[in-house]
Amino acid sequence: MLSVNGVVKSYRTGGVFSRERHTVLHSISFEWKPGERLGIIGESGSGKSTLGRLLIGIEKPDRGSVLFHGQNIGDPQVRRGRISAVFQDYTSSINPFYTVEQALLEPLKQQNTGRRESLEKIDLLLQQVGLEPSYRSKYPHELSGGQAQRVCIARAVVTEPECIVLDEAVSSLDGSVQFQVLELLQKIGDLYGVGYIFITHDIQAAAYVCDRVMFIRNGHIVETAETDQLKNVQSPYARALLQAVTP
Ligand SMILES: Nc1ncnc2c1ncn2[C@@H]1O[C@H](COP(=O)(O)OP(=O)(O)OP(=O)(O)O)[C@@H](O)[C@H]1O
Repeated sequence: MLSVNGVVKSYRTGGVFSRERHTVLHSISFEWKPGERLGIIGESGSGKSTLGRLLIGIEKPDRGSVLFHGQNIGDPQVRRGRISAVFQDYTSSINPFYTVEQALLEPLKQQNTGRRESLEKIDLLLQQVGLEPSYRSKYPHELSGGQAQRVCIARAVVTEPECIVLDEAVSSLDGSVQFQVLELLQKIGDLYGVGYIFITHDIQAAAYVCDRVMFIRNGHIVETAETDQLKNVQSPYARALLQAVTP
């Protein structure tokens, strides 16, 4: 269980000595339950990525808390191996000096998994994400966008976390590759029982992957709906986003 309780986040505006702050998230509260695939949808600048960084504990809220099974997600011990992330920019997400195998071994080393077990896991995982065994020795610059994002997904799942936070994970990919990666997420979710928090501006991608979606606007949650009830959303914002993609 991940619980977000009255989270407020602001950033300084103006120069280093400025006292002015811009509030990006206003008292955000919600819960994510294990196994759930929750979408967070919003337009550019709505605060989605900021929320994503708070959810994986790499930024701290000004007020409120993000708790993973009751413990502060900001503590690396609490999140290690249990929550992971996939970002939009797959090229800079993988260390350019690491082969695919090294990139996948790294999180396993942090968990003190033995080398033989790790290599067996990597073999299976590469197969599951649709990459030939020969990809083990490839460097990021030798991969296409779709292949690199498959490696990022494999790396996010290798420690068998409870939750993967995906921030615009398919947005930089071409149409058909986007769809393949969305299908892969479905498959990996089913195989590993891992839950997702899928952050995106793309309501169709969210509806494809998620059971429930939350609409965020100007740092406020405006509505939450089960995916199969999306056509019944009430708020003008959610309706407008939905109408933009339905004929
Ligand atoms: N580190 C930061 N310092 C200052 N301002 C920031 C920082 N991160 C985000 N912001 C500001 O917070 C607001 C929300 O940004 P955020 O990236 O969270 O939105 P978003 O919904 O993910 O948008 P996009 O999809 O365009 O990335 C923006 O006005 C942005 O300029």
